[in-house]
Amino acid sequence: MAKNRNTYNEDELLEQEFNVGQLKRLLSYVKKYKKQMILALIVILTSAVANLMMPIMMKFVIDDYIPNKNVHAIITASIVFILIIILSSISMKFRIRYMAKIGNGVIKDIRSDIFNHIQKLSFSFYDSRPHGKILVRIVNYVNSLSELLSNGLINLIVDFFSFIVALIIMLFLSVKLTLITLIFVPLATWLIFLIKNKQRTSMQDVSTKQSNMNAYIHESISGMKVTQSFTREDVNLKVFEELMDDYQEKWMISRHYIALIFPIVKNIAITSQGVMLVAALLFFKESMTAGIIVAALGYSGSFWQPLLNISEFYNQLISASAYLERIFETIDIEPDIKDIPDAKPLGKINGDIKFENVVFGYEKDQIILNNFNLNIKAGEKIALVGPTGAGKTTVVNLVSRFYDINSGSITIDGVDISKVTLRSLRSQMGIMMQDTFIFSGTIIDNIRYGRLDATDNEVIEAAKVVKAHDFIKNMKDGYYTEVNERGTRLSVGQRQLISFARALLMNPAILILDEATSSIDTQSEKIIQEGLEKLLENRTSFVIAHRLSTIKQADRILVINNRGIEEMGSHDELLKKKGHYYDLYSAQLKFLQV
Ligand SMILES: Nc1ncnc2c1ncn2[C@@H]1O[C@H](COP(=O)(O)OP(=O)(O)OP(=O)(O)O)[C@@H](O)[C@H]1O
Repeated sequence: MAKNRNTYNEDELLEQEFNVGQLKRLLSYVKKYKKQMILALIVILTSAVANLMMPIMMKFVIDDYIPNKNVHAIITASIVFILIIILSSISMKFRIRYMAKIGNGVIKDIRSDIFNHIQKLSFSFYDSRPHGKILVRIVNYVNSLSELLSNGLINLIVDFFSFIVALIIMLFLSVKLTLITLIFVPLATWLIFLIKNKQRTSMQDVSTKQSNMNAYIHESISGMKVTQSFTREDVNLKVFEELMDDYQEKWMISRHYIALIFPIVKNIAITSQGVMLVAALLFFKESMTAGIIVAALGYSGSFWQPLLNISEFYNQLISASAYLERIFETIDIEPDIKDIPDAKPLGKINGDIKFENVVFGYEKDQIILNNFNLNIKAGEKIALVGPTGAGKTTVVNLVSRFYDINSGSITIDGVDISKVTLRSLRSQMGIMMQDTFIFSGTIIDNIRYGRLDATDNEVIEAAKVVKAHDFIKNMKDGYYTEVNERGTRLSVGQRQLISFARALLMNPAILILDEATSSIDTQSEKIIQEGLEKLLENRTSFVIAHRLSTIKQADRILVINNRGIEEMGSHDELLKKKGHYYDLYSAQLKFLQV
């Protein structure tokens, strides 16, 4: 059932609390790359240790080698400094390589999980939210994790390590100076935590507004032809600008918080160094040497730097947390329609279909089919007619179990369709939906879409039956002509013929044709009809058509109206009845004669 319907100008609700569980879940993706992670750590830690040796060596140079004019030791120390710098650059290269590998790998894994999952989600998921918002989750939000994964995580470990090592060496150098520095740590930590909650909320707002903006862009691109036909460009631009203003406003707020943390920690670091220097010169003069002061200042630098980096990591984490929330929320959405735990595959079917007291509505409070009963024998050709919005498509959607019914049952060959696997059910149906969809690729790929093992000849045979062969043959590269997404280079009728062939190629026991020939000219339709007659033999079929000439041959015609079947019978029987069908047919006949 559709819930949480959402539009481009409606903010999606976000959870407010920072969730450690999400981070753990993210780490479970990183686990797979343990080996690269360890290698990166070894490389980085080696260079961190080397860098941490520099201030202590400086102490010896200042306090010992220079006063004693030990040139040999000074030169050796200089060479060691140079080697440390070279080692740092080499380690940087490897670190970037390893981290890029891990970061990209994790992003690929998350993205493929999310894509795999959304393919399982039912129609109601797609009915209830703009497609642009789904797109944003797979592309933008996953991308935004990249910085956190490629650098943040490993930096965090190294920074903790550097912090501890710097602290230990400082304690050895001077306990007093170390304590002075440490006094400032709680202050910095308190301020960081104070800002973090506000920052997190602001990041959530940014991602919400970004999602709205993307949804509108996606909708606008899809509807561009209508926009241009109705010259709505100026109005749409205004709407878009308003969405951008909303986004910008939230973005500025979030930047404000992000910009706040770094200077605060930096200022505390500098103040602490100042206080340390003053204290060393005024109060602890006796126990100090120039070397100790220089080394302590050096360490307090590499002591504050990790804290700064950790706060930066925290920033990234907070931003990523808002995105992770959306990503995992999508992965966690339970498909409305799924196999029940002990679902069995549906064996090869004959095609007997029975609707028993079926009640269904897309929304709980809006019933579309009420107490719907229908018994179809295998091989019967059923036509559905009736006013727009009466529920014809709904009936066939239920046979394919694209939606679950509220109550009652639908059985195929006596087996309840809710108890069998979706794959075994849908793979025995050929469905041609009202809005035909052509995928980017070649025409032959499009026809072969549901049966990848079909030979070229089988594809051509299917195309011939639906009379698509002639126009395909005349195209530049025949069956191998490239078509773009949605098939915009094809006429609507041509698109219908291709998706018609696609449905037929499945050689299904049940064939569903929802307005399959509505955009095909009457002459071609007549020709297709002949092929169809043969094809529909021994198959249960549903044909929905507004053009009544198409369905005259049906075994039974159902007039769907007022939440159920209003009339039922063959063409002749219904004409004799002089009811709704008779009126519809007479009206169409009159229209054609005018
Ligand atoms: N995804 C959906 N979510 C909510 N309501 C829907 C959805 N699809 C259809 N409806 C509603 O269900 C009713 C039946 O729709 P359905 O598509 O079955 O009609 P139809 O008889 O096939 O119409 P048409 O001849 O225009 O194709 C309509 O009133 C429509 O508003």
